[in-house]
Amino acid sequence: MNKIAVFCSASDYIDSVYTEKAAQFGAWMGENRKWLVYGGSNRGLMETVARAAKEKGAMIMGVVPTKLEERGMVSDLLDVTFHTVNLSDRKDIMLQEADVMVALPGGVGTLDEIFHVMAGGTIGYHDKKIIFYNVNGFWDDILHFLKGLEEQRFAHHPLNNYMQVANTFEELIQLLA
Ligand SMILES: Nc1ncnc2c1ncn2[C@@H]1O[C@H](COP(=O)(O)O)[C@@H](O)[C@H]1O
Repeated sequence: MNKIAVFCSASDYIDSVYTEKAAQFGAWMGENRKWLVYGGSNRGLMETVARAAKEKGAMIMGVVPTKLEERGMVSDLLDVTFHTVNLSDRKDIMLQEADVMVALPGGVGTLDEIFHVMAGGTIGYHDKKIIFYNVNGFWDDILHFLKGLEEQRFAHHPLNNYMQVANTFEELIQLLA
């Protein structure tokens, strides 16, 4: 898996535990000569993971919607830039370009990206998985909710067909191996 899409927070005001784990993951991507595919913003965990990855030698692909460009929120770390009209084509391009997707902690933007990938998988548009990197148990509530969907048969197939969970950095690396 050489191209890894990372979905994560664009907030600069979150706990440092998330920043540290994002930087550790970014550094691993660089050390292992991966491509980072992400939303290209210069904010929050997005900038943290990109900076750490670039410092260690990763190539950085940013998929940037016009609104971010208009607001001067584009990272200066990008080696390749895709310009998109909106968030929908941005998600399509990240999905198309990456071999696998990793969700670090994030807000509604990250949730939107996660469910775009999962929903596309469930009806057969692709067979790429999303890995929830469950730093600090951040995704526990969502994972519990998804389990409930299966138990109540709102999920048409086992959701593990479309997603994986890494509770530690070591588990994440194993899944990406
Ligand atoms: N306004 C946005 N700035 C940066 N990134 C965004 C924005 N809206 C959606 N995204 C994507 O979603 C996450 C970050 O959003 P959060 O709400 O902070 O989770 C990131 O992966 C972007 O690709």
